[in-house]
Amino acid sequence: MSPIVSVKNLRKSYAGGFEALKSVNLDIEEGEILALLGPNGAGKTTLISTICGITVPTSGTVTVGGHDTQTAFRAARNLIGLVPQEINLEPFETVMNTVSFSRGLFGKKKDDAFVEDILRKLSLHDKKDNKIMMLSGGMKRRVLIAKALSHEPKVLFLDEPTAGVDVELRKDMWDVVADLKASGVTIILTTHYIEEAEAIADRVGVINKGEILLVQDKSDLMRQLGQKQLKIELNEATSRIPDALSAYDLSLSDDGLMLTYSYDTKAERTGITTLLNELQAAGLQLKDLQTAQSSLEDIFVGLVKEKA
Ligand SMILES: Nc1ncnc2c1ncn2[C@@H]1O[C@H](COP(=O)(O)OP(=O)(O)OP(=O)(O)O)[C@@H](O)[C@H]1O
Repeated sequence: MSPIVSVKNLRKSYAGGFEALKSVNLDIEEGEILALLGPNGAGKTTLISTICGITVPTSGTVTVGGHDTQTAFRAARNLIGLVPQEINLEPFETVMNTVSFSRGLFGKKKDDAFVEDILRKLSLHDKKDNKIMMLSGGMKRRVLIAKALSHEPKVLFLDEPTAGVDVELRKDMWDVVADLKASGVTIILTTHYIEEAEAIADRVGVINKGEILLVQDKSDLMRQLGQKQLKIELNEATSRIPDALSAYDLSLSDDGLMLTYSYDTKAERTGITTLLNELQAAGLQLKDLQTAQSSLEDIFVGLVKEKA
């Protein structure tokens, strides 16, 4: 199946020459949730608004549903819902009118039943006749999502949907995103909350300084998370790992003083006890032991530092 969004060699330099995107390539499959993780200024918003055809790329192409966002902007844009980072709503308008008006902007026929259904899904239905100014910050964010869904898009972009919202509301928002996925919408969200990517994404992309550093299935990343390392400091340096220990996932430091054993924390047996016995049998004496766990945060920080 061809990807619903395809980004090829996308570059964006702003006036003044700042390169916000450096040859980005990215394919997004229909029905997935992709989380783009990156620090402030990484280029997340620039990438989203360029994919949506709102920011003009310096070079490269983007297609959405096979339509080029530059040469077939309307056809591509009709397939896209965009939830911006900033709340930009008309305070004196009602919720219902706000969402219906957005639908109209895309040339869709008025359909109150459809709009009410969206409001119901977002737990906003009882607020439909309220003015925007009467809503809490979290409700306003939901109205932004309702607006973005009003013209029945296939792909929904959420730019930092939970920035500045409390933990409870963040979890509510994750449920909303899961429901949208279940209804068949493809979702791309940006975030700098690692736990958000962990909680809801199918794939995680890491972006920094305008470059995508990694795009990987979250389950693969979580498997890496399940890996722990046991650092075994030796009393005396050894030149090689003894053959008797070849069955273990071991590595030896350059100075021969540190063995690192990687094991799966979720496995029934970690193999630590037998390894320690066999180390002794092989004549290696231990000075100290310590364990370390890699987390998505470590992977992220490591990647971002590597490229700094
Ligand atoms: N209109 C603009 N003109 C010049 N530079 C810009 C413009 N918009 C963004 N930038 C710069 O491009 C870089 C990427 O910005 P962008 O908003 O895409 O980052 P981001 O990853 O979304 O950040 P945040 O997490 O803070 O929202 C930043 O260095 C920013 O200052």
